[in-house]
Amino acid sequence: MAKLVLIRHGESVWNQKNVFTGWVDVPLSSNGIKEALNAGEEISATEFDVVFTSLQIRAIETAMIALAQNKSSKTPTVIHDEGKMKDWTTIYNPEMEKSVIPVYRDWHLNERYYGELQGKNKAETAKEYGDEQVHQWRRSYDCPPPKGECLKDTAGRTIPFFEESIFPHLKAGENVLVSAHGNSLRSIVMFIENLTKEQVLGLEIPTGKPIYYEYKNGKLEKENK
Ligand SMILES: O=C(O)[C@H](O)COP(=O)(O)O
Repeated sequence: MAKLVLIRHGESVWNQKNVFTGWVDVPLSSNGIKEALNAGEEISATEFDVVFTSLQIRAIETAMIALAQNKSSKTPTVIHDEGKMKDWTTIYNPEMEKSVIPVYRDWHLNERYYGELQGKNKAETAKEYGDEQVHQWRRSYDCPPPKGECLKDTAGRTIPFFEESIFPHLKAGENVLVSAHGNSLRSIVMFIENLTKEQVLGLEIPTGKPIYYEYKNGKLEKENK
């Protein structure tokens, strides 16, 4: 039975300051590092076969910090797709490939692009435009923030990636870890759990808390821990 664990990165420096982040590449705060360590302890018994992250450092840091405590004897290793750059595994000894957990980074898992809101304080933006407008920008399915993506747009890139690149690993019986973002994960959870537009309005994904699914009988089922 394959396992899928989704994790939103730990608190970032801008989460702490309540600033819209989107595609700005902000690292974890010290609290976010602690959250990643705690999440790592929680998932330490699951031996992952493959890891996916966005291209953003907060998601990559979270996956790597969490995996540092993994009981698996394998080493998480970023797979470079530049072609020209050989992996450290194959340069030294091709056999070493067997002792790594491949970590694939892909822009399709990036946070929702927040357009003109990126870099603005969330509370101040709510004062300027009103709570309801900002709530729509932050949580609705199809109301995009100025020059940014709505959740539907984000789903347009995350779901094909999930279906084409992640799902085949689960079908093959592999345990998969996905480290991504509040909204890129909201779109994936919406898809897996078949949520409606109304239900997704209330869906919040906290930082650094793993979400568990099991792939059985051709379906992903949520595991409540
Ligand atoms: O991009 C951001 O600012 C956050 O990671 C998610 O923001 P949200 O809670 O406003 O969706």
